[in-house]
Amino acid sequence: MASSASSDEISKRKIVNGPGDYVLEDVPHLSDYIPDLPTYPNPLQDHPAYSVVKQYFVHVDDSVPQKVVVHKDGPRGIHFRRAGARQKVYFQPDDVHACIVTCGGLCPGLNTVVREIVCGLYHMYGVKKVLGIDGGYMGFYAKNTVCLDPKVVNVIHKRGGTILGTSRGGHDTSKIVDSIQDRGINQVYIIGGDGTQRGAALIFEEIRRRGLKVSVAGIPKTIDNDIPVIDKSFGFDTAVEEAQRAINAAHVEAESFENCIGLVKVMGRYSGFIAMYATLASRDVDCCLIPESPFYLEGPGGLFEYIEKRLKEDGHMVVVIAEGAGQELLSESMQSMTDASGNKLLQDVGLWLSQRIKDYFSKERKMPINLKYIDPTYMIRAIPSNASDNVYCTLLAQSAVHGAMAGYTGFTSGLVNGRHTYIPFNRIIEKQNKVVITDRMWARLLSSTNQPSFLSAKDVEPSTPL
Ligand SMILES: Nc1ncnc2c1ncn2[C@@H]1O[C@H](COP(=O)(O)OP(=O)(O)OP(=O)(O)O)[C@@H](O)[C@H]1O
Ligand SMILES: O=P(O)(O)OC[C@H]1O[C@](O)(CO)[C@@H](O)[C@@H]1O
Ligand SMILES: [Mg+2]
Repeated sequence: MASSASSDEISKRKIVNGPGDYVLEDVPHLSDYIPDLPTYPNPLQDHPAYSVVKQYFVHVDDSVPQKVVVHKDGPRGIHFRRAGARQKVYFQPDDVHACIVTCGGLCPGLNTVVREIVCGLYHMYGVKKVLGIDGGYMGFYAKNTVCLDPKVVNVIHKRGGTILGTSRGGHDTSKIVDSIQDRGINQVYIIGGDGTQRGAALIFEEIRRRGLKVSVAGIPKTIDNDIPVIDKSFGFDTAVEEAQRAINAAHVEAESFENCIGLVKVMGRYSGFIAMYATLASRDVDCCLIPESPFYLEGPGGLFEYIEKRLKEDGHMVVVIAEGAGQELLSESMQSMTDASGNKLLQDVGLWLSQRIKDYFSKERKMPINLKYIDPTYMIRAIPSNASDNVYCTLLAQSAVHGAMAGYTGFTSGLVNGRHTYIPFNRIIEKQNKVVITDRMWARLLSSTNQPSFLSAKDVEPSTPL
């Protein structure tokens, strides 16, 4: 395969073209900017568990296609480097000084990833120096660190949250890289969402500019599933499962009272995946509202009309709303306020909607209703990960360790079409993953709830009073 990347673009995009319009969006490697780096045989070749595996080491030319559905005569398209152990490593175990940091909001599975990075480094590669950075990015320069070993992390996967602590804001690239350099750290594992991966890309750039032999590996964390390219983020399944409990409760309440609406608010700042999947899984939901699909309340085709119809037909209904839905309908007082990381601060759309529904039915329709509002937002993300997420976290962590040991850097470890890959930071941070309301999945949801599609009021026939 001939590389078409020019050297000054190496940190931005490392594109390799091949026959049949094959494109590899490759990740940076320490040898891109440090010449004559020595390599060592991978210690896993003598490991009793792995040495018996046929073809345990990933071939250097293995890659994973971004799209698995292709037209017969179409191009082979974009590929990512396949994750996994390499025959040669660029670090000797005794020379490795790794650190792990967790940033952004909580997500089920954070502790599992931390555990498996530590155990992977120890048990697979014999690395003994692993540091936990306390409290997110700012912990690099403003807080203490903690020494991590398999004993310290042994049972942490059974706990929610992150034993390292986390934070928003406080990303100061040069202070962070100074701290990495001063401490002699040469592998940095950064677990976090889209904002965190943006910060990780800056750290990588600065490390490369300084010519340091330091691998920077990202592990994507987002309960909202808003990171692009990857199949789904760890903890997402756990979150959807937990959301079911709230939806079940809302349904039980709604069924038990006359004209009762169970309203559940779930997380999802810009992306409504939790709401959509929880709705699809539950089958008890009559209406799902997400940030990507604008809705309106009054008039034909509006939410109030639909609620009245459901109550008249069934005597109850369940509504699931993602926290970022309908924000444009709420007052503009907080529209420009942001958190420490620059994320838009949201108003409580669940409380607002509850009040609007109550007012409408009591004042305008003179129709007595019951409304039970359930807000399980933090309960959904503060729990430990379920069994399948635990396995997923383990593989993500091990992939990151293999990648860093093999000298790759500036990458995020991610699942693409069911295979583990190394994805360059630029692909992870260039946009957010969102529910596409013209895709099949949203159509499935609409057909399962029978809710209106909430095309804008002006697209609907001129209004006639209810
Ligand atoms: N554009 C950016 N450049 C550098 N650092 C950033 C950037 N955006 C966010 N960060 C840093 O990344 C960390 C986490 O960011 P943020 O609070 O947005 O959470 P996140 O990683 O997106 O996770 P989530 O949104 O899923 O909770 C913060 O310390 C923040 O300062
Ligand atoms: O209250 P915090 O910690 O800022 O977290 C809330 C945000 O975190 C997220 O779960 C993303 O991690 C968003 O859905 C939500 O808006
Ligand atoms: Mg984010």
